[in-house]
Amino acid sequence: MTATELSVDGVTLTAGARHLVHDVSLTARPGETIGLVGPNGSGKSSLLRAVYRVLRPDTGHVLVDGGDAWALPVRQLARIVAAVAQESAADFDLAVREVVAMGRTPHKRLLAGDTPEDAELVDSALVAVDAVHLADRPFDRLSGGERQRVLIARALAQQPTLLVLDEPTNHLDIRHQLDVLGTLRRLPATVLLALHDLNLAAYYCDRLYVLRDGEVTACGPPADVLTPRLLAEVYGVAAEVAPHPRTGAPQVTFLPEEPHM
Ligand SMILES: Nc1ncnc2c1ncn2[C@@H]1O[C@H](COP(=O)(O)OP(=O)(O)OP(=O)(O)O)[C@@H](O)[C@H]1O
Repeated sequence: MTATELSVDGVTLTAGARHLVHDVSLTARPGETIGLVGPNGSGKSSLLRAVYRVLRPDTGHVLVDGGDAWALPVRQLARIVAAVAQESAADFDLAVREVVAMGRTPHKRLLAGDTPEDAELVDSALVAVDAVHLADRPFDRLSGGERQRVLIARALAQQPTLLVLDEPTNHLDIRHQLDVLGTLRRLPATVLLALHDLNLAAYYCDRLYVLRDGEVTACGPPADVLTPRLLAEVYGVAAEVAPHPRTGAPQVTFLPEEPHM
């Protein structure tokens, strides 16, 4: 599995007269883990949807390895890009293993059965998200966090060279948050993910893009981007930021206005 170079070039997305994202450019070099952060409604999900080809840009381009993602045949794009959306309409009447096996579809010929290699990739994806024990359970009876892990496993089984994830840690307990982000980080693929937890973003991402009102307001390595000034401007919160003594990653401590009782 190699990694894809992603280049979002001057993308504007609109819904009716409304700008969801305005003139956003972003690059992810092969193998980088890029975090999108920003307040609610700042355009993170919309931008990700343009990358995994659900929301067509009004202007600008999404390039994967130099080719226009919106011009590639769907099947070819699916061999490059896997997505985990924020709220998936995935009420599949399928067992967990079958849901994960759907990730293999872009690599198979029409109506071809599972090869031993497909089965192995499904198994290792289930291991990666700690879902082996769920393999035979109906997907639609899982908890929120279990479902999220299965959808991540499906994306892993797809063996993408670019993985796009919208809040992948949503619903996950802290152990699974760390495991999933660690797994994503170790993949040879390029990873673009939206995250709300700034400390996790600081630890796991090579670079961050901060969105505000649909525009990029800052980008760079977490230590350069996550400053008290930026956090005050973008989120309107007071915070201290210092490198963690053990991990070296910038650690944000929020300072709520109300004193702790
Ligand atoms: N189809 C749509 N029609 C109209 N407005 C939309 C549409 N989709 C999104 N929006 C609006 O566009 C803005 C950006 O939404 P988006 O979901 O991209 O934000 P986000 O940064 O992912 O937010 P969150 O952190 O809450 O997930 C929001 O104000 C949202 O209400």
